[in-house]
Amino acid sequence: MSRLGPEKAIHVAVVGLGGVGKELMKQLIELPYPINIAAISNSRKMLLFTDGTTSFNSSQWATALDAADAPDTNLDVLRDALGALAKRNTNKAVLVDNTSSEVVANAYPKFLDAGIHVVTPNKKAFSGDLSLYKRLIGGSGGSGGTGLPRGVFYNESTVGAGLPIISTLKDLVDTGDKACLFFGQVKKIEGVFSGTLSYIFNEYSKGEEGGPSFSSIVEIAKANGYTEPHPGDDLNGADVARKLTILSRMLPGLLERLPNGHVDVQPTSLVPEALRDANAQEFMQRLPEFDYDIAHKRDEAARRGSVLRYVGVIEVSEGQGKVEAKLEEYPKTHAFATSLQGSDNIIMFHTERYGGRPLLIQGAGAGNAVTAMGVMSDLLKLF
Ligand SMILES: NC(=O)C1=CN([C@@H]2O[C@H](COP(=O)(O)OP(=O)(O)OC[C@H]3O[C@@H](n4cnc5c(N)ncnc54)[C@H](OP(=O)(O)O)[C@@H]3O)[C@@H](O)[C@H]2O)C=CC1
Ligand SMILES: N[C@@H](CC=O)C(=O)O
Ligand code: NA
Repeated sequence: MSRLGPEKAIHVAVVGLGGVGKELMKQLIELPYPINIAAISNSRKMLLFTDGTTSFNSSQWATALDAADAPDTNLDVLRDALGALAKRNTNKAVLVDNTSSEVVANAYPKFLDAGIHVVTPNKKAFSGDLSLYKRLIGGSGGSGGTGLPRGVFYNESTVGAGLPIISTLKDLVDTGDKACLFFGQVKKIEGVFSGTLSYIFNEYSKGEEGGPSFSSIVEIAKANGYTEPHPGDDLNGADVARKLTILSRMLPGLLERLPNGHVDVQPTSLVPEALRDANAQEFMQRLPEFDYDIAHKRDEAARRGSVLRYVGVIEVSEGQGKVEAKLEEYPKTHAFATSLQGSDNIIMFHTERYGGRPLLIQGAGAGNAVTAMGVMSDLLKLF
C-alpha cells in the first residue's frame, strides 16, 4: 500500500446515505486509505467540505447533515465544487452515487466531462436510456470547462453487489479472440442475479406447507437491506432485468443479434396486479393478501420434487441472442437448489475457454456491507 501516500489522496463526494451509503461512510472512515470526504448528501441536503480538511468520526457526519441550516442538494453546485477542487490540487475527485435516482444517474456525463470520476452501485444509468449509456461509454472527450481529462466510471456493485461480476466479464471480453468471435468469447451467462429473490426462494422452499408466509420472508429481506428502496422493483423482475441489460451491453455484438437491436427483457413479475402501482408502504402492508397464490406455486413444485428459483439468462445461438428473466422450477438436486443460501447470487459464464465447465461465481449478492465493499473496491481502482 506504499503507493497510497498522502500525495495521492482522492476527494470523494458521497451522494446517498441510506443503507449502502451509511455502510460506505463507515468503511471510508475506518479503512486506512488517503480518501478525503469532500461532500455528503441525501435527497434533501448537502454539505460541502471542499477545503479538503474534513475528518469525521462515524457519528459526526450524520449530525452535521441533519443540522437545519445545511443547504439543499444541488448536483450542479456539487460538480462545480468538485471540479474546482480537483483542478486546484491535481488530486482526483469522485462522485459516489449510492442512490437509485435517475436524476443523479442522468448527471453522470456532466461530472465525467468535468474530469470527475463516477463510482456507483446505482443501475439506472447503465440499464436505462441507451443514449445516456452511449454518452457514458463514448463521452464527449471534452473537458467540461475544467481542463481536466475526462473522468472514468466503475460500477462493480451494480451486478452481484461486491461479487466480481462486472470485472470478470470485462476481463473475459477484453481477452477474447476478437478476430473470429462476435461475442468476445462468452456464449451464455446464466444464474440467480437477485439477492432478494434468492433469499426469498431459499427460505420459502424450506417451509413447504406450513412454513413462513411469502410476505413475511419479503419483510425480512427488506429489513436485511437486500431489497431495492421499493421491494416491488425486486419482485416484478425489474432489478434482474436491469442487471441483465448491464451485462448484455458489455457483450460486443450481442445487441445487433437481439430483436430491434436493443435489450428488451420482459421479466416474469411476481407482483400481484392489484399492487402494481402501490407505493412501498402500501405494497408491504397489502402483500400478505396474496400469500396464497405463490404458496400454491411453491407447493405444486414441491410435489414434483422441485423448488422455485428466479433466474436470468443471456445467450447467443446461431447468431440469435436472447435475454430472459423468469421464475423456474429446478429439481431439488440441481445446484440452484442445493448450493444457495441466504442472499446468494450464483452466476455462470459459459465461454469457449471455460469449455464444458463454466466459470462460476457465488456468494452474497445483496446487503449493505457487501455492496459498500464493491463500491470501496472500485474507489481503490482510482489510486
Ligand atoms: N442494498 C443492496 O443490497 C444493493 C443495493 N444496490 C444499489 O445501491 C443503491 C442504494 O441502495 P440503498 O442504500 O439500499 O437505498 P436507500 O433507499 O437505503 O438509500 C437511498 C439514499 O439515496 C438518497 N437519495 C435519493 N434520491 C436522491 C437524490 N436525487 N439526490 C441525493 N440523494 C438522493 C436518499 O435520500 P433520503 O434519505 O433523503 O431519502 C437515501 O439517502 C441503489 O441504487 C441500489 O439498487 C446495489 C447492489 C446491492
Ligand atoms: N435489490 C437487489 C440489490 C442488489 O442489487 C437484489 O436483491 O439483488
Ligand atoms: Na459485483
